[in-house]
Amino acid sequence: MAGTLLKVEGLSKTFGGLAAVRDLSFELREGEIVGLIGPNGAGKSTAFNMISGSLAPTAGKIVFAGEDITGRKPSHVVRHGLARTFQSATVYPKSTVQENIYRGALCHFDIPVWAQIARTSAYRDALDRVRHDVDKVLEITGLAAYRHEIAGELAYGHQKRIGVAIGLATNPRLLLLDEPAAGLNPEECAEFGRLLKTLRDEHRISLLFVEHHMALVMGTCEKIIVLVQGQKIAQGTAEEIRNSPAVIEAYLGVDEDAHA
Ligand SMILES: Nc1ncnc2c1ncn2[C@@H]1O[C@H](COP(=O)(O)OP(=O)(O)OP(=O)(O)O)[C@@H](O)[C@H]1O
Repeated sequence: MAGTLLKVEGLSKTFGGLAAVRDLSFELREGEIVGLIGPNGAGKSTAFNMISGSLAPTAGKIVFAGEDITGRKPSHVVRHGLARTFQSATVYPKSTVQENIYRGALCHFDIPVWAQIARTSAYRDALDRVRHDVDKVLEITGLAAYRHEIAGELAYGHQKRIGVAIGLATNPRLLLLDEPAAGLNPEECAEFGRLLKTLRDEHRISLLFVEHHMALVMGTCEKIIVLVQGQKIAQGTAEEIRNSPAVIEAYLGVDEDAHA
């Protein structure tokens, strides 16, 4: 059985008096696709931001590939193989797809301008890592034919793939996706689900995503974690989550129709 890639233990975040995430613990095994769901304000983005390093936890621990990455910056965790995508479709809408992938992926490494000008070894390492993978990433995401097109002029579904391509170009073992299906039509959403499975099945990338689109979550994830008011109320397979009285009461009965 595959080993644990990500371990989250007792993770909490409070903003003033508000507990946005309370004592969240879960594991993601190598090769797993895990979905984090919950109603608006449940704490999904807060948890996601703590895991990807953009928000320091109030308490708890995050261990990735055996290393304690709690409170480490995104530019640190990305070097260890944990990358994230953003909700917005493209980073540079007026640039080509290929340029978006280069520049977007380099941003993850957070290399100051002076270091880029001086071409420090950190910059050259990041550049090599990104360059090495751009062709492969374009192929995987179905963007090879569009590499020289202007990103902002592509169909929305293709624009969303650029975000995934940017994350992939950092060469991750685990990719965190922030609402990848937001704004996609049902056909684009089904294609997106196939892309996620390909990433895992053929490219051995583990995935953790926050998503409101129930069909995508239920059809793609082996493990689903349900947050309500900052707390994990359930964890299990799609079947287990669908049949969980706590989930039905707290979440699905309210929101499923709105997002399915
Ligand atoms: N920077 C912040 N300062 C203060 N409160 C915050 C901050 N970020 C989030 N919160 C609060 O924490 C709670 C959890 O918010 P969060 O964005 O994590 O939920 P979510 O599950 O991602 O919601 P949505 O599905 O609407 O994106 C909410 O009550 C929110 O108002």
